[in-house]
Amino acid sequence: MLCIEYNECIQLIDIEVKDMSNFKTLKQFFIKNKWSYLFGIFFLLLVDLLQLFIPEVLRSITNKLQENLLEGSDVLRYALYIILIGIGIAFFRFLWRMLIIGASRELEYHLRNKVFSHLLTLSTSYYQRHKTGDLMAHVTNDIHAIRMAFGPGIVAMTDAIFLNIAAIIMMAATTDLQLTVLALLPMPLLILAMTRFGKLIHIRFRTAQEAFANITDKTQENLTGVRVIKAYVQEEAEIQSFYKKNQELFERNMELAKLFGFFHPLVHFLSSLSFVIAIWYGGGLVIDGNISLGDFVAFTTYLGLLVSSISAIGWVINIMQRGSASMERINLILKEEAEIKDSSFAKELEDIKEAIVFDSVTFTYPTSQYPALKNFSLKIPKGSSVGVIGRTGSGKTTIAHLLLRLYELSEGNIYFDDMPIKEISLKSLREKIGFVDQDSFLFSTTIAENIGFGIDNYSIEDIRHVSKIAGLHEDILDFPKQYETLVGEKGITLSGGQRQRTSIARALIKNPDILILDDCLSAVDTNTEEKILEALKTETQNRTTIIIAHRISTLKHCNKIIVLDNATIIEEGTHQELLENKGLYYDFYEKQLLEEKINME
Ligand SMILES: Nc1ncnc2c1ncn2[C@@H]1O[C@H](COP(=O)(O)OP(=O)(O)OP(=O)(O)O)[C@@H](O)[C@H]1O
Repeated sequence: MLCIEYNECIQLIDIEVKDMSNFKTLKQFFIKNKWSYLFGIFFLLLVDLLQLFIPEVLRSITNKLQENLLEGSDVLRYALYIILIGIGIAFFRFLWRMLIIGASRELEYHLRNKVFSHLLTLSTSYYQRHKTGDLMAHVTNDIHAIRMAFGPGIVAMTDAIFLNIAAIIMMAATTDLQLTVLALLPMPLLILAMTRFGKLIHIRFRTAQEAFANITDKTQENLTGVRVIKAYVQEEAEIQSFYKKNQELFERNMELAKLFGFFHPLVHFLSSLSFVIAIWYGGGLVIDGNISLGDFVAFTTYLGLLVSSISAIGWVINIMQRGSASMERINLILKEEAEIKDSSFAKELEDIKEAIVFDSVTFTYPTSQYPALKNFSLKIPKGSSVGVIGRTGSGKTTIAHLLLRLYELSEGNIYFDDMPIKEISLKSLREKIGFVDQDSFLFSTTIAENIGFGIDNYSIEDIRHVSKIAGLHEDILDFPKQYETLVGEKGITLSGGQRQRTSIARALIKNPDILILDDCLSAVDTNTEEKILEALKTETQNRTTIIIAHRISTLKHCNKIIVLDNATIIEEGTHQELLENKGLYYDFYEKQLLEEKINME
């Protein structure tokens, strides 16, 4: 235990016991990889043992030199010893690197898979509470820190423990006990300096990391929102704000550099005190003939090994603490349970025979104070189409979110025939629904892969078929590599309307029983919209369809239209009935007619 005062010792025990418990999550991994670590440590110890032979060879050579007994054959023999030791060290070092560093790489691989797959099981609300930048940092920096702890950290720790003990024993046993005790006198000071500085370095490293996370967040946000920044001529303001954050990072890094600048020379100074004592007292012993010159040379070589392995202790403590702090953060993610998951009695959703029913649903988003839907009841008969219209923020998209069970219901229920939504397995529920959301998010891959996303087997004919229905095929023919054109980053950037139509094609290829189109024709002109709706008609004939829109032209052919206002249904009926009603729907209609007229003129 590297501590000086009793209280400090107790504190350290506490920290270490608590810190170690963070690694419980990795128990299975260590059980599986125990032989890699055990054999790795065994070969590492062999390397350390071989290192201990070098001072002995030096002792022998020096003694023989002093006594004038060294012959040509001896020189060759010693050279051979050194070469053999060197080969042994290289060979065993290769083995432990393959085993320990290899196992730590496997740990990194295993953890990355575990964290990523766990993140994807978490509910939507989790992502509302956590920033993407932070999560990215966990998946990269924290996993890296854990790998460092169980790769180079384990190696340095084994070295530090073994070499320290072995070097002290060899110094005392083969040279002189008193000289050993005297040479070790500055060591407590060295350890004290390292533990104190270690903590400071840890704190400053953390603040530098936080400043780095801030700057990463800022960069990510700015690059994603670059269009908004340009449109609002905020380049200069954003650059200034970036400079500020960068200055902060620079200052934190400089503080760290200053600390290191002080720490390293201090360690060297304190360790050189040991050499001063060794030279002063050991030199005296040689002059007095109490020890040989070879003993003196071997002693100082052991001391060199000891000092370097003691200096590594600070690094080991630091790297283990960092690994533990990172493990704690990763554990927090892994402990996070999906709020929405299958109940123990969840059943597969069969084909719907009668209807989907919203029964008095009142729903408030977890981070909101006001309900997004209030006492909402709606029956959607199988194969029918329902249009949803209303002012922005009236609750339209929420209907889709609840049907997909992206959020949990608190009041009321949704039934698929007579099955409450919570009794349906999530997989079968979501597989039956084709959802085209407002964002029309596309992955940076080919158009074909974007359309076929989520489908195991699809042919290019299937892709073409759904693209034609979505009114996208003609556009794609103009692209350089047609369906193989890359979308986003390094490929072509699609227009808003093209993105929307790609999302429609993606939903259609699933051949879902229920199709939800959420404001996904807003970016296409009314002529294209008409063509798409016409093509969709045959597709939606036997499908339960929900069309959410702001434009009356998008949903006027639906079997039933509901008008939402302030989270409740205020009108419902067919297009004709609603027009006769002369309510909000009629107002929308009048306004849109007027807009069309103005546009025509
Ligand atoms: N994830 C969320 N967390 C908290 N509140 C939300 C969330 N999503 C929506 N809301 C709120 O719930 C209400 C209904 O939102 P919803 O998206 O259903 O409206 P909408 O009618 O689809 O609007 P728009 O026409 O603008 O798409 C709004 O007041 C909105 O601010």
